[in-house]
Amino acid sequence: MATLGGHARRHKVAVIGSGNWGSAIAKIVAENTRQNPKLFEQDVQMWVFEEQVMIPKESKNYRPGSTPQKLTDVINKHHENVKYLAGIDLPTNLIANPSLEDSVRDASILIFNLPHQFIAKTCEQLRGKILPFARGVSCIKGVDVTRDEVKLFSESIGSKLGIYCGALSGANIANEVAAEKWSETTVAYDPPQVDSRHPTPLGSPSASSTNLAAKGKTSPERAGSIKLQALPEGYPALNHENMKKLFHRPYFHVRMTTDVAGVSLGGALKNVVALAAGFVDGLGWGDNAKAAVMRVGIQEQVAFGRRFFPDSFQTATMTEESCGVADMITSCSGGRNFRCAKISVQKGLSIEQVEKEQLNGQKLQGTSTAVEVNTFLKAKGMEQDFPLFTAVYNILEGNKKPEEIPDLILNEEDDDTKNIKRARM
Ligand SMILES: NC(=O)c1ccc[n+]([C@@H]2O[C@H](COP(=O)([O-])OP(=O)(O)OC[C@H]3O[C@@H](n4cnc5c(N)ncnc54)[C@H](O)[C@@H]3O)[C@@H](O)[C@H]2O)c1
Ligand SMILES: O=P(O)(O)OC[C@H](O)CO
Repeated sequence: MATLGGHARRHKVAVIGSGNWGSAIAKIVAENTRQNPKLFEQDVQMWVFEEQVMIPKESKNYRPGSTPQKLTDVINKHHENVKYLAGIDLPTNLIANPSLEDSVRDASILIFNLPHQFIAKTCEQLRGKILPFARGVSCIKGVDVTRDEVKLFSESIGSKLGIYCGALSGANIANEVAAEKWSETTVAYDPPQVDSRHPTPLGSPSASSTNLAAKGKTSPERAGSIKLQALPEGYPALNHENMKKLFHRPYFHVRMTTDVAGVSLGGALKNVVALAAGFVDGLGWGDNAKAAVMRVGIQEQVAFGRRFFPDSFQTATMTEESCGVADMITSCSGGRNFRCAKISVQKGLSIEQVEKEQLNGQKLQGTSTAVEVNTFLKAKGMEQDFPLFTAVYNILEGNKKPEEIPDLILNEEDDDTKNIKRARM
């Protein structure tokens, strides 16, 4: 068999989602598959939740008198996602596909990039339709809460589909990344070694497998019954070097890590904090107030990771990587959660109303994450241990006012003595 740079096969990549960030990441990935033809098939499929759109006047593809068209047709004809990433040229090897099943056919790398509320249903539809040895990367910023259990979306996707799934998150406002303004991101990828002494024949569903929990990658409860299948012979290894080649661009610098929990929680929880930053900014309280909210927010992120993901979460990820403090700063400066919370206070509107009026179909993630995190903390009897997360929830519910944030997060016990003790730990 002819080999491609020593490999009989190349990875086929599918992006599941085509919103603001979904389209920006799909652009990056398609640029990189083109640039690395020995590793990846050039064409990238992007699943689009189909809808009818009008090409807006601001688009260079606008024609007077045009009628509503399918979003997939517009993307494939004009190479622009006119609804969710208007004004950005998409690579011609990025193919918009309205069929979820067809978009993932034969894909060995699945990139999940949807608002988190749509993941469960999407995974249900994908079950049994993907390659059993596929690997995933979740770009989703949210956590998956069911009653008193909290999971990372990488874990939920992994256990629902029986695959390994890593995570990508960083200080990445999609429009800036898509415009190729420089930024950094963090990719967490740490699959257990799979026994390759019995390689899987290509096309055969029977594969050597290993158990994530047995390999110490996560606790048995979290791993569920995932049996990881080996990548069949012939495919390029999916190690950090090759994963980086899929995402790194001159304008999008990737740092690789193994801390999937840190990367995922940084992205999910900062959305709740960004709402609080928007509330205090909407009151006209200035940068010092925003910085105070961020300080407490980072503390609560770290406490959440240590308490609920003790086997894997690394505090340093929050302080040293783009997915931590850097994303907190960017999100509390210009993110959608921040902006909508600010407008809601300034105009006295509900945040849902602002989301509808301002975002043209894009979805806030902080509002539902605040409720989900609160559901979990309440079930654990731990609301008072996370006063900022709890305050945001209560403001959203109308139980408290943004003006009360300083008092709500003032912890009388958190005095200097306690801080000194913490520093010595
Ligand atoms: N936008 C950003 O700047 C940004 C940056 C980094 C990370 N993220 C994260 O990326 C994830 C995806 O966000 P996004 O910005 O791409 O989405 P978005 O906010 O643009 O949401 C719109 C998308 O949701 C889809 N959608 C609507 N109804 C649906 C349904 N019923 N089923 C499936 N899909 C449906 C739409 O088709 C569209 O693709 C989120 O978790 C977000 O927090 C966003
Ligand atoms: O616009 P937001 O608030 O969803 O945040 C966007 C990105 O997550 C910033 O990194």
